[in-house]
Amino acid sequence: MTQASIIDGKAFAEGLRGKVAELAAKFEPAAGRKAGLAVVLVGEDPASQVYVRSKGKQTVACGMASFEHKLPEDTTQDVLLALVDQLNADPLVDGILVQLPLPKHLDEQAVVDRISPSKDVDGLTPISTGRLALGLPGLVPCTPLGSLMLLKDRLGNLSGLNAVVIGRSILVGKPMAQLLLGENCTVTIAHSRTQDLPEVVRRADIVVAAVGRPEMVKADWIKPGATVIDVGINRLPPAEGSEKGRLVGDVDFADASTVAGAITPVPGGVGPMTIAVLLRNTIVAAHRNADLALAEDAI
Ligand SMILES: NC(=O)C1=CN([C@@H]2O[C@H](COP(=O)(O)OP(=O)(O)OC[C@H]3O[C@@H](n4cnc5c(N)ncnc54)[C@H](OP(=O)(O)O)[C@@H]3O)[C@@H](O)[C@H]2O)C=CC1
Ligand SMILES: Nc1nc(=O)c2c([nH]1)NC[C@@H]1CN(c3ccc(C(=O)N[C@@H](CCC(=O)O)C(=O)O)cc3)C=[N+]21
Repeated sequence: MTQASIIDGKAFAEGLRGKVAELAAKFEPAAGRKAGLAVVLVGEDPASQVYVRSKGKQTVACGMASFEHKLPEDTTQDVLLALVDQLNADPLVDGILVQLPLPKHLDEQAVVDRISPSKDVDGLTPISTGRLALGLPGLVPCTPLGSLMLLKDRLGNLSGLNAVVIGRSILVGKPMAQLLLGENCTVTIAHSRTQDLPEVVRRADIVVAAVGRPEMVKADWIKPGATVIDVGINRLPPAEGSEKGRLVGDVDFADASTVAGAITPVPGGVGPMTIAVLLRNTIVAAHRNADLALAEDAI
């Protein structure tokens, strides 16, 4: 039985953060200030709190300023919009990320729409989404861009390959499909209404799983030698006697590894790439906001 090679997202992300740090070090004297990232977290969701903390640490480690705004669960729409307005107007803030999902009483799209497109480091505003669809340069959502970087590093030219993206969210599935189309893949987007999903996935040279269902994708769904990108982050219920459950992806890793050519692990795959690309997008936005040139291929 062959064994897939493991795509080391953690190592790739470290390299990317190194490049961001170099650019940030040159940005500071040129702009007379650090590049800055603001993260807004509403509510007390423990997983999000951990995620926000690690983002803050890595932002500072890359030589950028980190601004964290933690608001209570019962924050009103008006208070949240006022904070976004304040961050839009703040010259020290180059990137704004509002952690999703928001508590149910808040209108997520209206909050995202309020973010200035020049600070949209999550790539979720209608302007960013539209530019991606049109093939124009702009800020691209972090998880799909990070996944594409891993794919290109592994496969080189993606032209003509069959790609199946499972999931069609604004955050992951849709922009992922756009990026793959931009690389001339033949793209299929699968979702909860897709008929015979295993059969659809078996046609794929590239599988991107972004579903949110622990270990759903099995070995017999995978074409032998295919490249598998597992975006899912799912926490299993804790085993007897332990406090925290194991973190698993949307792909049954042990099973799929026996068929795939290459596969990303969870943890240590796409997750670290998401944060590294967020920092990358922030330094790119900072250069634009400060009217400083940055070569297209600089990062
Ligand atoms: N690694 C990282 O950095 C990140 C990881 N994630 C993780 O990725 C996963 C997906 O996130 P996100 O896109 O935000 O999730 P959403 O819940 O927004 O979207 C899930 C998508 O999966 C589809 N789906 C659900 N069940 C099935 C099924 N049984 N068969 C086929 N398709 C199905 C849904 O279809 P429909 O549209 O029909 O409902 C939907 O399009 C989650 O585990 C999340 O935690 C998310 C962001 C970043
Ligand atoms: N506006 C917005 N943008 C996002 O990009 C966004 C979001 N909201 N909401 C939540 C999801 C989830 N997400 C993760 C990013 C990194 C890891 C990550 O670094 N994971 C590590 C492990 C983390 C651990 O051990 O807990 C890994 O996979 O190796 C996980 C999850 C970004 N998201």
